[in-house]
Amino acid sequence: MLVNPRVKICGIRSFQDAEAAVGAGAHAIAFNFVRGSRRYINPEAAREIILELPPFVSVVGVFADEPRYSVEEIASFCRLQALQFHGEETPEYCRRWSYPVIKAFRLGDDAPEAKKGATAFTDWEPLAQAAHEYDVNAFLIDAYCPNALGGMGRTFDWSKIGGRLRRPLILAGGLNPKNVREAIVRVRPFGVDVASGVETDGKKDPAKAAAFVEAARFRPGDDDGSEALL
Ligand SMILES: O=C(O)c1ccccc1N[C@@H]1O[C@H](COP(=O)(O)O)[C@@H](O)[C@H]1O
Repeated sequence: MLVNPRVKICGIRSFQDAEAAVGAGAHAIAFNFVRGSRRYINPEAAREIILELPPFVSVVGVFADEPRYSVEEIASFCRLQALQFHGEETPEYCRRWSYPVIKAFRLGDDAPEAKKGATAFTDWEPLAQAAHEYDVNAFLIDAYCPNALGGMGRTFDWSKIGGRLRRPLILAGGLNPKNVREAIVRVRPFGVDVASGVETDGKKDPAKAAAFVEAARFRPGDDDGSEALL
């Protein structure tokens, strides 16, 4: 049965961004602590925004190959409620956290040949095999980008997704108000995640965010009986 996919809006960098995402009805918002990435926010600025948030909005921190002690410090300081690991974090690294963990994998025709420990793949089967080693709370499947770990507004071929993983699937990569509905009906993810597709001039656009959340809502008649990748 198709249920309302959860919506996460990623790359919050100001109070205005947070207002746009929360006002649109996003279930979760994410702060990007990936050093050198274009949506990076320092923990002090993130904490100021987070302390002003209303209840009932999950707060996620995005990291990539960050030392464990640093993630612990930032998560506690910013009162994060879930962690998203977007680098080449190992199954061992992703264990024993006091927070729900989302592990990101990336799919793309131009992904490099997968070596041991890879988290970017050209095809579904090797990705699914790698993901099977991770005891996490959800998997985020994003588009592979050769020059960035994510956040580039690039889609991937959703038909590459070949079935369920051991944990719920969150779809990301180039989603926007115009394509998210098709993505949801075709992939049936547990959740969808967006950064670029709800921005104008690098800032979260309230109208685009609202349109995205609305487009992601389940509608009568959507349910063709196929199983969601919960
Ligand atoms: O958003 C970023 O700048 C970013 C940088 C490094 C790692 C992950 C990042 N964001 C994640 O990428 C997806 C897809 O972004 P987009 O919608 O294609 O712009 C986003 O949902 C974040 O989880």
